[in-house]
Amino acid sequence: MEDDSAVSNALRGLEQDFERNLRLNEQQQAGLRVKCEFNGESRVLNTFARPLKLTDLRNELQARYKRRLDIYFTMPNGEIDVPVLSQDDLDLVVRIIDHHQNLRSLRLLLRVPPDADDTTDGNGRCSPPPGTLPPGAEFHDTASQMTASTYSEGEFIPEDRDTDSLSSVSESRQSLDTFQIRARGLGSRASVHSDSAVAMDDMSRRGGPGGTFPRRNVVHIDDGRASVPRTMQRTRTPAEVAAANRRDFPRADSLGSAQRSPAAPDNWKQGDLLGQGAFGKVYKCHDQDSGRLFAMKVVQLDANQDPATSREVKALEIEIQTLKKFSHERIVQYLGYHQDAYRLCIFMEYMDCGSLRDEIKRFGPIREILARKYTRMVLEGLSFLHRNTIVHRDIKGANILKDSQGNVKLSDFGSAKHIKTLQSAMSTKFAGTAPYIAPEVIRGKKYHYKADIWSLGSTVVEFLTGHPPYHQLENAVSVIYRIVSDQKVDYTLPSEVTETARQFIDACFTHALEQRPDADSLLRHRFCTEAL
Ligand SMILES: Nc1ncnc2c1ncn2[C@@H]1O[C@H](COP(=O)(O)OP(=O)(O)OP(=O)(O)O)[C@@H](O)[C@H]1O
Repeated sequence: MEDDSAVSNALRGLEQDFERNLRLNEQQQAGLRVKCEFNGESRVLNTFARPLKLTDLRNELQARYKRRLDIYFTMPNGEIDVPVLSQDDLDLVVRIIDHHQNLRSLRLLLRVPPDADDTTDGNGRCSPPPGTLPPGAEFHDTASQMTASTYSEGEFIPEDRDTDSLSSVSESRQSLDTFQIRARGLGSRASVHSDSAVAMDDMSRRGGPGGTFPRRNVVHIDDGRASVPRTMQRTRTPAEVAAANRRDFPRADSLGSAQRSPAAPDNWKQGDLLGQGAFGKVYKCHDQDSGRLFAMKVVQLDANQDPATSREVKALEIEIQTLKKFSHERIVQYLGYHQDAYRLCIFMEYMDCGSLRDEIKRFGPIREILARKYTRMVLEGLSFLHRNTIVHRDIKGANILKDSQGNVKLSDFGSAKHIKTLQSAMSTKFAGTAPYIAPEVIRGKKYHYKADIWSLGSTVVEFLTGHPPYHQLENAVSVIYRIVSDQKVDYTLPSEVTETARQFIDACFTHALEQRPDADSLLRHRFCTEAL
């Protein structure tokens, strides 16, 4: 009986291979359709004969766009953004497309090269070089400005800390239950809303708890976008500002208690540079009213924003407003934001020991006993985010921060995609994220919360060996090609690492989404429960 089913499975496998090869042959004879996106405009180029030659592609682009352009491979989900620099890179991305069941064209993003002798930003407008600030735009005391005017776009939006409508989401079951599930949102770019829908869908099928931010804090306008309600943008009186200033930030360990939403500081001074990521610099800051330290991520903006960029900035602001209501001891607390014409400053809880990536760079790979402890804390954070329908999207050592008590917390959740879109000219830095990306995301699927679990597997390899899998490959195209085509992720652990660790990592690297474990079940894995 068992033999029969093994034979019929094998036959089915052969049939599928045959069909796949047939389809591949047909595709290959049909030539290759290329779609290009430049400055938000999509065009379909001629169908190219195979094998596609990079010189032919470049010539065609030059003829169409009349300028030299850099070429990036992308997918319909907008998550992949990999420079195509050589014929080898192009061959690999064509192979990725050919092995994809539903894709008929190769999608390319085109960008003006950073070294181009061209002072326009690609939209035909002049833009200041990255990091340029207008005269007099240094960081400053903001209190006087805040109370002086009504708020328009680009001004500081003070938090109404006295209103209950901003009470935060904590682990309190009661508070979660008061929130309503809402899948409609900001459109394709809004990760909490749209990705939440994916995660939520799955959660609700599994009957798990879930919820999202209070409906009353997000107003839908006719075109389906959302905006912060006017009531949150009103000017506060000096007495209200003073009352708010007397209040301390919520404690990170106040898990489980009903909390008010944390707030951005009103008066601050910028301190040292803490670090620089792909999409902005992070500074230490001092709250001049409470004396507390916090971190501030600065995202440079183009002063002459086109409507799409303005929408993206707005979506990011709304996302921060939303995310700051989520409090948990394993996530870095968002506090709020400040925006002016040239930059968006995102305020966060300060983690005084930096990231685990920094720790690994300084002290080398992490011993398994400690890696288990860190992994458990990361999973607690992920479990909280996923229960609240937030997909992190960028789990890696650089986004796990540590304080001097040894607590680690997840940072950069939810906002990463908006920031990346806003800073797309710097997207060659995608390379830093490529080794952590789940195969289904490379194949063009929407971010599902289980993609975070795959990335966790790469992060545990990073803990134990000092690097994620495939870090030795020379470019991001090769990395993503290997992730989608390898049956089994290629990594080698130090000999002293246990079999339990290997099993845990392999569980994270399960290809089938339904079989890939979630954060709660991984918390029950022996890697997390057993002491070494
Ligand atoms: N809340 C924080 N507290 C203390 N240090 C921080 C905080 N956030 C970021 N940092 C420091 O700033 C560095 C840069 O952070 P950022 O989030 O911009 O980039 P990244 O996560 O390192 O890389 P990428 O942009 O590719 O995700 C971090 O590596 C860390 O050292």
